[in-house]
Amino acid sequence: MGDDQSFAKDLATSAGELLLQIRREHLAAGTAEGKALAKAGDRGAQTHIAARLAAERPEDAVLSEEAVDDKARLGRERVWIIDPLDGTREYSEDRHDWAVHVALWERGELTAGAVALPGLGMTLSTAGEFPELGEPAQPVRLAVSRSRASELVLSVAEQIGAELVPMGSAGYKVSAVVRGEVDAYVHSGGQYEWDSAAPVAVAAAAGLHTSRIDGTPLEYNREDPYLPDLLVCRPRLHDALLAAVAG
Ligand SMILES: Nc1ncnc2c1ncn2[C@@H]1O[C@H](COP(=O)(O)O)[C@@H](OP(=O)(O)O)[C@H]1O
Ligand SMILES: [Mg+2]
Repeated sequence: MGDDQSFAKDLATSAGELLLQIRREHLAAGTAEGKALAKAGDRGAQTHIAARLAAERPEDAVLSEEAVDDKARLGRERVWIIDPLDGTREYSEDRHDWAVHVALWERGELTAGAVALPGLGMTLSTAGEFPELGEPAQPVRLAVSRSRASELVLSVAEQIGAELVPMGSAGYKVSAVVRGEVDAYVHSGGQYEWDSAAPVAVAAAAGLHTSRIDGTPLEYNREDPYLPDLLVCRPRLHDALLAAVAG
């Protein structure tokens, strides 16, 4: 059956390949306008991931953005936390900044995670090897939402004199920190466990700081999966960023 980390990576990668295929088909057929492609992508990736989990991890519970939330997961020891298509908007606009998130939560901890970045032809995973990041850039490069950067995040950027780097998808932004394209990602104003579980598992494996924006730990598989804020950064930036949030 293979280990969970390899399975997570394979699952995210296969869903990403399917999403690329769905998009190619819609573009070729001229049906990519409006919400049709976004809907087809969300549904196609969800169906694919749910089927593979049911076949290959039948004992485990699942929390997915695109499925009914079965609260039986609260009494279970192993829960897969899934965002079949993070950055749906960017996917449907034929951009490359979107992702597939697959995480495994076991008894309070994230123990496996994979973030497929099909637009870049790569999948980051907790089993991976990560680049040495060196010193943060000067000014610090801060990933922010393309479409809804919060006032708080804009204020943090101003306080530390950061350069804003707008991009779509929470997973893509966390991955940009892991890949060294930016130095930090600060988010507030709303998000759910599936938006950050897999990216945070990967970022932690890469040695990055991950927390809520008040510095407290991120917790997963809670009754209400709303998890509105997130800080992922190179370790030496976390004092300055937490102070800017508090300020
Ligand atoms: N204020 C908010 N409330 C709820 N979800 C939010 C949010 N801001 C961002 N998100 C979610 O986080 C992901 C990344 O958003 P963004 O690209 O703006 O940074 C998106 O996931 P989905 O694409 O899976 O819906 C989006 O829905
Ligand atoms: Mg999402």
